[in-house]
Amino acid sequence: MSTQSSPPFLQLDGVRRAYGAVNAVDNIDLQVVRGELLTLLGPSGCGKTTLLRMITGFEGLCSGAIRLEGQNIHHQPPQKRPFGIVFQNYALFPHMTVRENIAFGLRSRRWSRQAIHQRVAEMLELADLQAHASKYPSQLSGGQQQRVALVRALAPGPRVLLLDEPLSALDARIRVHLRQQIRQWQRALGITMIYVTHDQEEAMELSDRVVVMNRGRIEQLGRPMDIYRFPATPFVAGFVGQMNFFHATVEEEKIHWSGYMLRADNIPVNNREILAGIRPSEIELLPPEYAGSIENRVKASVREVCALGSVVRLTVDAGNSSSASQLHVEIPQAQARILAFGEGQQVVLRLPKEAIRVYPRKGQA
Ligand SMILES: Nc1ncnc2c1ncn2[C@@H]1O[C@H](COP(=O)(O)OP(=O)(O)OP(=O)(O)O)[C@@H](O)[C@H]1O
Repeated sequence: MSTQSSPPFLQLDGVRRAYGAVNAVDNIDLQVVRGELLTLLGPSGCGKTTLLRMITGFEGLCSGAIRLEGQNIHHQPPQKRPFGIVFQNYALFPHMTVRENIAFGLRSRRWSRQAIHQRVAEMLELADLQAHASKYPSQLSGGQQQRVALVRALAPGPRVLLLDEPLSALDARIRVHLRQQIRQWQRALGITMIYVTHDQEEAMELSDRVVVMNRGRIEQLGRPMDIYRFPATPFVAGFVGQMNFFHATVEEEKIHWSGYMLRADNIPVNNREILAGIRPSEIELLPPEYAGSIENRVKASVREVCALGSVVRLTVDAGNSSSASQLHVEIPQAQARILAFGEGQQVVLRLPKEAIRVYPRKGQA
């Protein structure tokens, strides 16, 4: 991937698309860096497919501009844009073999016989499909068909590969395997990819950068770990990973919540009413016998224990027992086994100050 100082490769300036009263894509500015894998992530209806279709040319712009290396391309029809596209439903030609499917786009671009032969062989090898080259799509599994669709789109060497939920029709195990392969191919070929998904785990694993969208707008753009650790808004915090939210007030630069006074970074002094958040995995469980004084120590009692696989989620009542003071805490399976939690058990928690996120309460700046 190029560095941040690279000139804009693909640039979207104030692009907007409305359907009647619905602003599907609402004045979005975005710069895609050459060689990166950028994911558009968001809930159903947030506008990610519309945005992708505007880039491909299948959807027109109400206003704004799309530029590839400084050249306006938003007036060009889709077939003139140097992009490859992969959809959720493999869209292979059923009457053509795997080899013919991959060669199709090269023939229509008038590549020579020899060049086609060589490129198809490379693509078959890349996707480990040599043994299936003479089969028809109906003779392949879903995962194999999608691998064909991916290398068919890669074969002509598009400047950008656009992928719209390419794995959502596949079962979970194949999805995980194939997304790792997509990442490997993207790195090996150095190709720029824009990837649409509503699956936050997929976005976190695949991407150089993630664009979190909501209601046609960008809520946050950043590297996966930064988005996870420093979600810019409560929407992002709740959509990317789990978050405990609690309403609180700020007094003397401390968060007052459920009888506790907590320290946190970046407390807004002029905002008495806040929404605070902390991820379940960031809350520390101190040894039960722990009695020392420590910052942001909270006593709680266990209400529910739920094994989620590699982690165990505790629902605890902190402070008084109203639901407003309930927290989820996630701890590794091994720690949970040693401590052998039961309902009603008293625990001591630490809410690390650097892990507490603070947002203005709705309606306040
Ligand atoms: N052709 C259309 N006519 C009218 N409204 C549309 C059209 N296409 C999209 N919309 C609306 O625009 C908004 C954004 O839709 P879009 O398909 O881009 O969202 P999405 O984030 O890709 O959702 P999903 O993950 O469900 O596909 C939605 O409110 C949708 O109903």
